[in-house]
Amino acid sequence: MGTFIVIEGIDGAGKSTQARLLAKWFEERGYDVVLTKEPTDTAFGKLIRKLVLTGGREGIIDGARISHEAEALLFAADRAEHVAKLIKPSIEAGKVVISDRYFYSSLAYQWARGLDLEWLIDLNRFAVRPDLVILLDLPVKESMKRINGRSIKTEFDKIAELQKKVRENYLKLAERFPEMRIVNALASVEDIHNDIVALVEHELFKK
Ligand SMILES: Nc1ncnc2c1ncn2[C@@H]1O[C@H](COP(=O)(O)OP(=O)(O)OP(=O)(O)O)[C@@H](O)[C@H]1O
Ligand SMILES: Cc1cn([C@H]2C[C@H](O)[C@@H](COP(=O)(O)O)O2)c(=O)[nH]c1=O
Repeated sequence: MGTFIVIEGIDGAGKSTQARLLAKWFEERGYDVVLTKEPTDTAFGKLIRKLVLTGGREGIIDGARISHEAEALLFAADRAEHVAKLIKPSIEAGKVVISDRYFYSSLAYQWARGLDLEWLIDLNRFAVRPDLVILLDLPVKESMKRINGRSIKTEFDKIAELQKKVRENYLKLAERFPEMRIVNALASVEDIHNDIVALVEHELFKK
């Protein structure tokens, strides 16, 4: 069996930067690595980007924004395909799977949107549990600075208040899910990478 690692955190916390570095670290040690993300690049992921993440007219159906419940279901549908077609088969083939976001994003963000946490956990019960979840924790002010220069912003990027709630939610989730480990994302890219490697070696290889 392979290994499944997830990187989580608020928008701009440095997830994709660290996911790439961790994938390289494993590859240099001879592992077969699958680097993936959610929302995915499949038809479901594209639908989410069109209906949920643009914040524009395409997110309006019959005159109203799609409901938060419908958003949660779209993220879950995308994840179901992701798990069935890529994550499970790759773990079974002995690979190291690194995912930039997973169901913890649904718990943190859709909970922040006012949905019931237990309903969200039930909805995502099909999702195979990772061996390790790295939560990159960063104050919202800093994350906003990091993503400010982007030309295309998600609706979520613009709302610091929501991001604050999402950050609090992640920290609460870390108390509930034992596979989650908090890493200070305010440090340099290199220091964060070293902290993640230390966690991987300690938690997964028991070094
Ligand atoms: N430790 C760091 N210190 C300063 N800047 C960083 C650090 N890590 C990443 N960045 C920069 O911050 C920006 C966001 O990083 P990145 O895309 O990795 O975050 P992300 O969490 O994947 O974002 P999103 O959730 O919005 O996709 C990038 O410009 C990146 O170069
Ligand atoms: C998987 C997932 C994601 N989201 C939100 C979180 C982010 O604001 C965007 C994705 O943007 P990224 O730059 O590609 O990371 O989607 C969510 O609300 N729920 C989820 O399950």
